[in-house]
Amino acid sequence: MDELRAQINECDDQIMQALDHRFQIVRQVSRYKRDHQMPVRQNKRMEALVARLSQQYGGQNISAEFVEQLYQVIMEHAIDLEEQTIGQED
Ligand SMILES: O=C(O)C(=O)C[C@]1(C(=O)O)C=C[C@@H](O)C=C1
Repeated sequence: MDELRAQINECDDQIMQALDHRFQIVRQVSRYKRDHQMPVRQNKRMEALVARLSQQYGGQNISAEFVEQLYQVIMEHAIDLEEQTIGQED
């Protein structure tokens, strides 16, 4: 049991490190959007991203609904960060 939980901790560390890295990139995206007068929210991109991930990772453990819910949370946080980043630098 301890070994299995250690493996779960390792997965969680990887998830959080990947998210932290993703949000650092999102901050760079927000600067690009500010400089090119692009809207923060890009609905088509968000739909395409969820479709790609559902297609690629959907299966026994991960449903399309799960991908949608998870990325709803991740992308709303990304949008908040972009708005904050743009707001701070204006
Ligand atoms: O691709 C972008 O334009 C982003 O800003 C990144 C991101 C995302 O988190 O993937 C965030 C907000 C947009 O609505 C679309 C996608």
